[in-house]
Amino acid sequence: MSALLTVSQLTKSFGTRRAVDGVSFTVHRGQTVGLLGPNGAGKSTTVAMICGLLTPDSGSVTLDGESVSAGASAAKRKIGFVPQDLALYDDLSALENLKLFAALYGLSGARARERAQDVLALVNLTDRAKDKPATFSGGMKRRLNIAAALMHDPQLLILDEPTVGVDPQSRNAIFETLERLKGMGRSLIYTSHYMEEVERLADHIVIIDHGKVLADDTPAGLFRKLPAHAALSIETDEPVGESLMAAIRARGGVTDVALVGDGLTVKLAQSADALPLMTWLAEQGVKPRYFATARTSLEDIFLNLTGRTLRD
Ligand SMILES: Nc1ncnc2c1ncn2[C@@H]1O[C@H](COP(=O)(O)OP(=O)(O)OP(=O)(O)O)[C@@H](O)[C@H]1O
Repeated sequence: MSALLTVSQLTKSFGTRRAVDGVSFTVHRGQTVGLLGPNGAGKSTTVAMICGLLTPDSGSVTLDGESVSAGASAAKRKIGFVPQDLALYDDLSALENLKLFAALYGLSGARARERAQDVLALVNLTDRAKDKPATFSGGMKRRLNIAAALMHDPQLLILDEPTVGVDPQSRNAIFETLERLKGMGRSLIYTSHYMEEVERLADHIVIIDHGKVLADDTPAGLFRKLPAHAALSIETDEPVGESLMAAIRARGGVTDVALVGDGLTVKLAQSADALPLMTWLAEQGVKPRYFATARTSLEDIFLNLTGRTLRD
């Protein structure tokens, strides 16, 4: 895969606050990069600089080998940006809104109409083309916003927290649109503070906090860095004694064990260790009332990297 976007040592301060502090990462062609971090981490400031909407104090952004600067640049036209705040005109129909965006990029007439039909189909809003966004749900408005950002057929689509404030069904519809775009070979940057969203979409994850990159890896690579990959929770009728706890701790593949509520949680190096452990526990006379395994989440990864939870 060749590099489409190269972000190098971006820095931006607001007064004395350094919002972005030396951020570097690369987006390859066809890749979806998840920019993950808690509120205030510097994600919006970073993507605003990538789009050329904000001038960095230092550092550079190049797309297809060309610099993306705050002024007009050819590289900027290759980017579609879906901001956090909706940018739609309530008095115009969905189709008219799209034509307006087309005009901003010099598209008009039959070409603009054709393109509008294509993007409306992509976001599943074809049957609502003549309706005004005022009659749309929050999720539909966001999908129209995505359609608007796609009117000029950009190579890279950047979405800043596109699911904030939408219900789970609409969230799914947004994901289906983005998965379709991925299938078409488009490159995406997706910012979020929801690890499960980034995990579902991204080929590569950049974790950012306090304006700095904490990790830049594939989802599998991030999971590999963790001491445990899975957790087994077991509820028991009889309390688990100290000697049994010590025996569990001594077993291969167990990285941690703790008494929790009416049972215990065992952290395992691999999910495959769960079944032999359950069999062995049964042989020791442990009768589980309930048990469940959970995969390590990005929440755990963030905790492991920073010692803090994602949303504190
Ligand atoms: N225009 C501005 N003026 C002053 N401070 C700003 C400005 N924009 C952002 N900041 C500050 O910069 C830091 C990073 O903000 P940014 O919006 O980039 O974070 P974020 O990760 O996108 O968070 P969120 O998800 O809440 O938008 C925050 O401390 C924020 O208060």
